[in-house]
Amino acid sequence: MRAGQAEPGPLATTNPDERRRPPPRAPGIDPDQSKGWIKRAFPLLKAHRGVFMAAFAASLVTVVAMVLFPLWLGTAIDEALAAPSGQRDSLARFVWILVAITVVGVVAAYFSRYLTLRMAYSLEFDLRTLLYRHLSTLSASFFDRVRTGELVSRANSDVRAVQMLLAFGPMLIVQFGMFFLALYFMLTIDVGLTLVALLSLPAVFVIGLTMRKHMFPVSWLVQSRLAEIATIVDENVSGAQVVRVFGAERRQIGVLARAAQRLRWASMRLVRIRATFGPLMQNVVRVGEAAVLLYGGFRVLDGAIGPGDIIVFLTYLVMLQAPFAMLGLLMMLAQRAAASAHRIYEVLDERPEIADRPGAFDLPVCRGEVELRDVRFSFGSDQRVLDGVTLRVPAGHTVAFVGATGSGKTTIAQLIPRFYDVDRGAVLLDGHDVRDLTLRSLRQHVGVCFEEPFLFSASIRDNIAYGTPGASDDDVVAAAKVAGAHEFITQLAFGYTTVVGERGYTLSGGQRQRIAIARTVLVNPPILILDDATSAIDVQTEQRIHDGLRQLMHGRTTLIVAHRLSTLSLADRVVLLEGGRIAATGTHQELLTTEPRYAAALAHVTDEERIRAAQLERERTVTPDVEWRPIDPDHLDEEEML
Ligand SMILES: Nc1ncnc2c1ncn2[C@@H]1O[C@H](COP(=O)(O)OP(=O)(O)OP(=O)(O)O)[C@@H](O)[C@H]1O
Repeated sequence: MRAGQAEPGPLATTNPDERRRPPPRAPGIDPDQSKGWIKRAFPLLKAHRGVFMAAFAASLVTVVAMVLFPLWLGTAIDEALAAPSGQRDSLARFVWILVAITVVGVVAAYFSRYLTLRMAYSLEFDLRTLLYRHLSTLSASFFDRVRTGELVSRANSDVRAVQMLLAFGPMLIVQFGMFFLALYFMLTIDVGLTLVALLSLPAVFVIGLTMRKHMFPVSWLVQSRLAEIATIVDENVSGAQVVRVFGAERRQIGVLARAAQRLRWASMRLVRIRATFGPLMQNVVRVGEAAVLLYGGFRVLDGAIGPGDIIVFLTYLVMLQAPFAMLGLLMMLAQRAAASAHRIYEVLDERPEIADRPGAFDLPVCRGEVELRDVRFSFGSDQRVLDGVTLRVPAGHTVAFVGATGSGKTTIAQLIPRFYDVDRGAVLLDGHDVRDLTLRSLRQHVGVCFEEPFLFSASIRDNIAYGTPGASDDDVVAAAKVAGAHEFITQLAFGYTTVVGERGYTLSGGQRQRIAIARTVLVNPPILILDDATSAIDVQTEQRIHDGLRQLMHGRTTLIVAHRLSTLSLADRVVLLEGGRIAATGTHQELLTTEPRYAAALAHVTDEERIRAAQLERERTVTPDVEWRPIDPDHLDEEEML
């Protein structure tokens, strides 16, 4: 059943194999943490310097076209319209020049925008891919520490914040280029009028900056409240059954309504800020225009400038206020991007605790002998989860672990493929310390099936072939048969091509477990760990799986964590764990007759499991007791809303 190298068969639909994903273009960020965030992003930026230069050139052409247009318009008014009626043919020449400038400007603006945004989105892609790649190298202890929501936020909104600065930043810099060019032409026309025209711009800048300063924290608040609502909705959808079972619908609506009120309050704050500053900014420019008209009018009457020059100044004024109004936004975007980059770098700077050591070697052939030598382990705290565990499982043997909940069974299962490293002692595979082997080689030899298997939103076939993407359809079907899954899969409307919902929740717990077993069976590892992997499967089906597994286990080292007597009977030897220590070992029958703690543990385990499950259900539904009540949006308690 070992996987062949053939291409995926015709059953293949969506393949979760990440090897198909194109690699990021850029090498990564600068590892020197003493550098600023933009400097650290240089290797990423450098990878796009071609597009950047092209975007910059196109933007320069756009700016020149934008500045030249009013200048020629003014000249046209002053020269062509003022000319005697017989000599007005020159107007047509001006019109053609204006058309040419417009065409060049439009084409250049297209390329400027297209290339700038292309660069920004490519950088976003690079950053996101780097982040994802790095996350996939991090150890289990990192994921124990960091909340999933936080990581999703880093991969989404933080990457987006950096991207926005990179998209807007160059555009705004180019707009400032336009400002200096226009300023030069204005000064050559009339210095006094230039000063009058520029008077309103500092006010535009100050108003813009004040507006952004007010908006910045409130828009963060809106974002976080949106995320809060998303979490509540997600929990209500995922835990819909629990809500119904405990009749907590009204309470949940209350929780959601409260969160929605808080979002509405924050959104209205944002609206108020926009409503206050937006019109103010627009009208300051109007005042500037009036001043230009007044002073410019006197200058025309004095004969110092032509009426066309007033048109030039008025057009420049409207054009120039945009970068000033946006400068505040740029500053805020820069602040936000710096904070976001810091959070992204925090993940990228995280070194995997579990990684290949220098000199780590591959173990090409594995017999399957597993040994735990005086193993001590804790999950980062003082509380020892395993304490002095010594155990040797000869190649080809089947050992079952039994013990009360929390006695350390799953922890042993996690130490063998090195999800965590021991604090003292060693875990050995064929006599080699697992820390001396490459992770890739180690994990190729150890297949693990957990109680709560994770399935991808892909077809059943692809889920089974996840560890061996090149497996043939026959191999997939054979693995499904061993796992007792073939029957129910063929009864589904689309059989093996059925796409399972998120995390495989469209299947029952037992069906998911069987697919997970098939997935591991297909990899055909010399060491198989089944951590309560059949707990959700009915006794008859489990019996059939055992028959299949019995054949499969032949000559294979198998470690089973189980509570059911039927599962334990598969084992050559049973290990009884108590508080992270081995309390007794022997065959199932031996322990049953000679070890009272064993019989007690079996009964105890089942009772405790039941109590723990009920406790978990209760914990999940304990939410603040907030009843839904109609709200008066005009009389909200400000302190509560903050
Ligand atoms: N990721 C973790 N971080 C911190 N503590 C953990 C973690 N996983 C398990 N523990 C703790 O380690 C101890 C042993 O857990 P383990 O899952 O190995 O027990 P178990 O015997 O498999 O229990 P069960 O039968 O309930 O699955 C428990 O006290 C548990 O709370």
